[in-house]
Amino acid sequence: MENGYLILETGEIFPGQLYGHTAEDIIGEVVFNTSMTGYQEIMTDPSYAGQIIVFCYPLIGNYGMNSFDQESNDYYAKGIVTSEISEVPNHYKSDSTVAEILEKKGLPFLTGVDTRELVKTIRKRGTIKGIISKTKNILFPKISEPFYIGEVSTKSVMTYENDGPHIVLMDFGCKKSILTYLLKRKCKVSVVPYHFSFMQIEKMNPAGVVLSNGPGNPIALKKWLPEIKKISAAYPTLGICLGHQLIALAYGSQTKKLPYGHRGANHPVKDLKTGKVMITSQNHGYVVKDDTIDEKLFNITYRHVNDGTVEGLSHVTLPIQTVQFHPEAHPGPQDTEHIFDDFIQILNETTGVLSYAIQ
Ligand SMILES: NC(=O)CC[C@H](N)C(=O)O
Repeated sequence: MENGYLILETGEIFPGQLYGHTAEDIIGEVVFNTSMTGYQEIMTDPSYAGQIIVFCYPLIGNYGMNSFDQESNDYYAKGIVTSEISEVPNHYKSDSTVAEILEKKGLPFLTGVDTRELVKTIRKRGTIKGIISKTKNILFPKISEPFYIGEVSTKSVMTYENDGPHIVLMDFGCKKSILTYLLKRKCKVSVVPYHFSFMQIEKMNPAGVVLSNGPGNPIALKKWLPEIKKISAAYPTLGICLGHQLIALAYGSQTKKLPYGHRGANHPVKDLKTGKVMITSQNHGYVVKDDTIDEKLFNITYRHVNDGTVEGLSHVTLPIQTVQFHPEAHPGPQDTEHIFDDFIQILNETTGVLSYAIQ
């Protein structure tokens, strides 16, 4: 442990104690998550690739780490910032401390930080870049955003046999719980690389397609959008988070960056059909721009109660459903788990390849 700093692009400096891999300065987009629990799922969610995660809840690590709650096999965030990390976790499933895991994985973490002030600063400034460093006197380098989806997506097809309908799960950085929820519902699931084409998917003869969550700006996948449109026009499709944004972009809508994102486990979302409000798990920095949605193509199905942003879409004629929130939760409430059941019901009602709706 040594003294370290989080230096924001806008000049604010937050001191703390630095652990883990501290040989080099690390730079990333500084984002905050408001969940009180679920730190292991958050740290292993590939959608955080390249980001520095600030935990708002002041004590992280009190129930340790285990082998069950991983959302992927690795840690793709650039660094972790907390107020306090527990060194003496207590839980029957715990097999190590947060510090042991992060040190083993070479992930720097800064603790003892005034995270309350830091979050207030991010809310005021908007999402900004930061550097975790041993020194305060550093210059911000100009860096371009790497293509993280290429790093986090599977490199080969992985098939999980089962008795139910065959789903192709397009992996843009998929959380394990999406796969688990489909398997739990007896689906046979083939996880495929993010760049799989319509022709490659057609050969697999799926009953439906799920587009997963994933890191970065959805527009980074611009050149794949025509394929995504073709795939979603041919099979019942469910888009989750990045998957939702990609479907919207593929059909001509635009996305924009939120001031400081939605990351937490208590985001209220309203089902516009029933008027019912559900509490959802969220982790996104971008949203689909309201005024760019063609109402002849899509109905808005859900809206965020706090800021009114678009949280779900349903195609007017095709069996395409998308949600900006995470129905697989992990961490967070399971109010919206029915999204998977609804999708499977659509699969069972739709047989064969749909006739193309592409003009
Ligand atoms: N969890 C996700 O899929 C995030 C989507 C996208 N990277 C965003 O930040 O908006």
